Amino acid sequence: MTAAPQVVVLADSNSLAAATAARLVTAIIDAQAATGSASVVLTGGRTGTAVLAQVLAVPAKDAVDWSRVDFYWGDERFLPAGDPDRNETQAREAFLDHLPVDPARVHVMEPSDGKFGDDPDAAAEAYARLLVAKAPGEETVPAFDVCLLGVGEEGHTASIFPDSPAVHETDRTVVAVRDCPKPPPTRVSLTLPAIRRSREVWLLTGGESKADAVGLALDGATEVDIPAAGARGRSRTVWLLDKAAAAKAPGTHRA
Ligand SMILES: O=C1O[C@H](COP(=O)(O)O)[C@@H](O)[C@H](O)[C@H]1O
Repeated sequence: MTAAPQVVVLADSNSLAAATAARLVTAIIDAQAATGSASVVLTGGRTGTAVLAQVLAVPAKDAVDWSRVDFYWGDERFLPAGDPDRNETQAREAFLDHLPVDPARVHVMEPSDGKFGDDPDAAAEAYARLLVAKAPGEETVPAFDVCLLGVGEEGHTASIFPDSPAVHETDRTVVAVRDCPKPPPTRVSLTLPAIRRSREVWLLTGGESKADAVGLALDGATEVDIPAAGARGRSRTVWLLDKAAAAKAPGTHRA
């Protein structure tokens, strides 16, 4: 069972990043109060990275015990370690390097020059094994407190592109993705069944170029056509948008 989407619209990209960062800090504080720790799936992309950078400006960030947050990634561009286009590199520069996180709780997807070499399938399988190790009981994926996701112009989320093998995956939790229409062509991604294990899924996007995909996703498009439409959390699914991205979304309200 997953939650139907809610939509929150902010005035512009700066407000979107600031408001989402504040929500994220609150969600982490709430999770730590309830269970002692928190888990967050990070996203790459312009909006996602802007949100992470804004976390540093949230006063309540000092109420978080950053050493008790597990960080995962929804997808990764399969590039050498430290490449500026890796989602990991961008997240580290935007916020992880500036917070007292526990390095052992920063769970990166392997780079293309990592221990599996240039083999994205091996990197995907390793990440799937990591998720099993972190999941409770017989589960294969942790119940992430918050899964942050971006949305592409054509409706991709994580690195799940329309009508690609990844969007048809029903069994595996992490897959290698090849021949992506958006560079770089090779990536590693959580699948939709893995994303749907999250307690909360937050889809973040801004700008006019995303309005068609957002409108279609919220108006009943299939996940095969618009993969972001299939990204839902068990307790909450929230689309956090700026006005431009929300222009074609049905039933929106201002934050
Ligand atoms: O390539 C990717 O793009 C999406 C969206 O990025 P944006 O710059 O259009 O916001 C992102 O969600 C994904 O993690 C990333 O690998």
